[in-house]
Amino acid sequence: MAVKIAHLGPRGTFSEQAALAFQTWLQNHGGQESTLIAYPSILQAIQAVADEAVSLAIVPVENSIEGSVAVTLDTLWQLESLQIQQALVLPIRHNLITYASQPQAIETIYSHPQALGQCQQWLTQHCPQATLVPTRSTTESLQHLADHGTTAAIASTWAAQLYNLPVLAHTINDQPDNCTKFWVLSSQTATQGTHTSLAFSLPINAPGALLKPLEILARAQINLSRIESRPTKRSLGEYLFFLDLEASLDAAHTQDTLSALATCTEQIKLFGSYNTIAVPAQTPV
Ligand SMILES: O=C(O)C(=O)Cc1ccccc1
Repeated sequence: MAVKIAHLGPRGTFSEQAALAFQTWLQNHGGQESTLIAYPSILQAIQAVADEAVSLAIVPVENSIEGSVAVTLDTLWQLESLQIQQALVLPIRHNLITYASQPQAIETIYSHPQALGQCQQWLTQHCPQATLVPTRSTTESLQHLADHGTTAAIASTWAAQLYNLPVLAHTINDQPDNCTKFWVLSSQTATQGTHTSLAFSLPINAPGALLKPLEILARAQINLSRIESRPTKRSLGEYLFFLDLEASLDAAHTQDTLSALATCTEQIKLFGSYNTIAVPAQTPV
């Protein structure tokens, strides 16, 4: 039976590109068939897995220029039940899609906040007059394009092709090696892989409170590939810490280290162990 995979829509998003790459991977590793289902927001795509409307969701988690995707981290913490089955790293190329004949004629530019952030230097240089308007996805922004040429959107060349829209400027991202990491989430336990993600809150707000968990990881010789703080949302100045460890949950040494971590954290949530697939830069067919 085909598994259902949720992603941010409408069709043509970078999330759908990641989902298509994962669909091919599933087919090639065990012959699993899958169908992709587009949701209007990242939150709704994640919620669909928690509600068992789909088996998997593919969501962006971190970009090499803009950093973390807050809604993904926050929702993972709130929902408790979801696990990371796989990570995918996708090269991201942004394009200015518009009927305008020159960037100076554009009054309003729509896109996902990550895309606007990843192109801010280019936009400041070429469209300083334009108002930037955030949308829920890069392809939602295409619905705002007016054919008189005072509006523009930022999305992939694939999205421009899908909707038959003109690209005025190609590869406008400020860094050529712009990449986004996506996580494949499901409610199945994930215990094996090169990386393990977790988050914790601290029992007290006092000097050294964060040092203790970090010291445990350092003594265990477990390398961190990421540490990120997010507000607990309980009160100003209180944080959750999201960590990616270079360790697998199925190793006894990792389990021992996590038991030690539990003694100096308030709440700790494990999001699973997973491997990473590097998706080549190419337009899906
Ligand atoms: O809006 C999209 O296309 C997404 O999939 C979210 C996103 C936006 C910008 C870079 C990477 C992912």
